[in-house]
Amino acid sequence: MQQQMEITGGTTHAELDAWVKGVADHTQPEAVVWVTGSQEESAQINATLVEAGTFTRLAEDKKPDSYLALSDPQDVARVEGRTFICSRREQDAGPTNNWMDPQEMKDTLRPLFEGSMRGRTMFVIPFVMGHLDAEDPKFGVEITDSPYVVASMRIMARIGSDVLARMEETDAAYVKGLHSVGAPLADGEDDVPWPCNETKYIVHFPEERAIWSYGSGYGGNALLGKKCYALRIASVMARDEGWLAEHMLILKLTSPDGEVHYVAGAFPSACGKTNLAMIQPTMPGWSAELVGDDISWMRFGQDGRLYAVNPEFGLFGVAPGTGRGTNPVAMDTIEQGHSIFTNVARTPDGDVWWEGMTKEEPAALTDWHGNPWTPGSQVKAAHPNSRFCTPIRQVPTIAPEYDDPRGVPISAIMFGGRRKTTVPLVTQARDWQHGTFIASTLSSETTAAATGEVGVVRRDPMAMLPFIGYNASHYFEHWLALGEGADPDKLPKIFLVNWFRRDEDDRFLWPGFGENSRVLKWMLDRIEGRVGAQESPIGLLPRPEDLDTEALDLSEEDLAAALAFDPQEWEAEIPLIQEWFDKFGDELPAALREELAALQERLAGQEV
Ligand SMILES: Nc1nc2c(ncn2[C@@H]2O[C@H](COP(=O)(O)OP(=O)(O)OP(=O)(O)O)[C@@H](O)[C@H]2O)c(=O)[nH]1
Ligand SMILES: O=C([O-])CC(=O)C(=O)O
Ligand SMILES: [Mn+2]
Repeated sequence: MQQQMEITGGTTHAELDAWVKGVADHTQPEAVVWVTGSQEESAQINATLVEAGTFTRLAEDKKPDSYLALSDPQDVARVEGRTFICSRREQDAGPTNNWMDPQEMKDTLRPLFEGSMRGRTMFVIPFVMGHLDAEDPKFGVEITDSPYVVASMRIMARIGSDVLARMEETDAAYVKGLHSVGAPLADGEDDVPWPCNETKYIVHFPEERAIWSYGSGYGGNALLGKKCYALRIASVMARDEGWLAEHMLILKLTSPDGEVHYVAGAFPSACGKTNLAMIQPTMPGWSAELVGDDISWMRFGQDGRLYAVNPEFGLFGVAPGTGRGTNPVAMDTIEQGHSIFTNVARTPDGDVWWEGMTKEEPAALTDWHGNPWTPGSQVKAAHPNSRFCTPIRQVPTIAPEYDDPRGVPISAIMFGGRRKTTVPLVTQARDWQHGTFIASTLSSETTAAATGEVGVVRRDPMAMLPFIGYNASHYFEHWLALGEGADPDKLPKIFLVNWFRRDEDDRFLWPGFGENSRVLKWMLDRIEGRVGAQESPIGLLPRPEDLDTEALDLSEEDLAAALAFDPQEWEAEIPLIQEWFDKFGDELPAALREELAALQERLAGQEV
């Protein structure tokens, strides 16, 4: 039955060659294509996707060289319940991850992958996360039967022949990413625009540095360089090699005097990383440039400072809420085209639209289900987790350093989440250990970026809950140990922020977006010792007069309420933190329990 497989390309990397052949034997694709990354290849893949109905080409005068993809309505976000860390020992996955014995998992998955690529082309994508000229380049190869994944990976990572050539020269080790949408085609069977499978598995084998992803074609489930490699697998590499792989944006800030600082910021999915990375400061003379919007790999340099690189090459940003009023830089970025839009609405003239792009809703659209939509419609035109996928070089505010393999020295690290109450606009940690405590208890309301209920407060340590590839207790230990081994004067200062606090009427107290630059300025002034702060049980807080509020359109009451520390709200928070820490039992680092006890004591001391 099986015809001769057509193979385009190949490799002299013997071990890679053997792996690819083994996968092809098992998954039985019609053809194998080694992805080169060339323009012609890209044009061909896009044409295939248009023909298959996965892509609709947008109007050239609106979004040049750009496409709309509408996914299966069941395949719209990361699936945390189906995501596994299959370390050899269960204890090494820890209490925050789903675990299964690696052998058992492979026995479960092998039958699913058997013949899973029938009737499809298997693509082999060589890629590198970070720079090809890094001291220790981090290679990967993704095998996938999804041309949508190939088109997206081409934007999101440095891929193709140059990478493969370097891997061959050095016989490089690499992360093995295997992905199938799990929708084999029988002879003559028609394909659907978005093939996927109801059964989904997003599986990581950390010791083997391998990822097996089955059944989903969507974003973080399928573009394996991103969350699966650059966070889950890389966090394990980082633990072993003494660095950090974090869910953080990287931003360059220049003051009116020309003083430059780089800051990093961890916020859970759909909580403001991309927006902050593209911030347009509202204070005159300040400028901000983007280095990274989602992932930061950080290691100490020769000079004792912590250096960050953005391992990605593109942006996979949340579409809804992105508009000229909130994020003009993102709008200027996508306007240039060369982008893929997934699950947004289409305008009659071949452009895209989503909630929050414009104040006025267009009179008529095709919604993300492909149905006609009008402003009276009861459903959203775009899915809340719809995304734009765009080359990073198109960002008008890109800092040239984004492409420097050495990275940038970090002055401050922010942690933030979505909290309607309790968490003030900004708090400075006393030191690295206190900052690690704050980060380890970070909390946020859930969003549409993962399937499940939205708006529920959960602990999301370092904004890494779904992405720590090993035992979270050990991860906290790693954070503490890196701080202990460093020169305290050179360590980044740590801050907790919350742009999302609300009043009784559910209105945001703080205007956010560009105005967040005022908070950034306070942080830098703290670092440079130029501004005061008041002690509080939870950390150092600005007084209203410490913030630069020149020309800020905000009432004194709202500003005070945004900045306020409320002892009662924090009393209510303590049992939640305790419950969270209890999850880890004896494995929780003692330093974090001590920090909690100290916080309780300080809170108790407040009471009269
Ligand atoms: N109120 C308010 N909303 C914000 C602010 N910053 C971002 N948002 C909204 O939060 C949502 C998510 O923002 P993003 O910047 O895309 O979040 P992200 O952290 O990059 O999300 P992922 O890409 O999923 O990791 C968007 O709808 C934004 O409009 C802010 O300062 N204030
Ligand atoms: O991974 C994804 O699908 C999208 C993303 O960036 C996130 O959820 O944080
Ligand atoms: Mn983002």
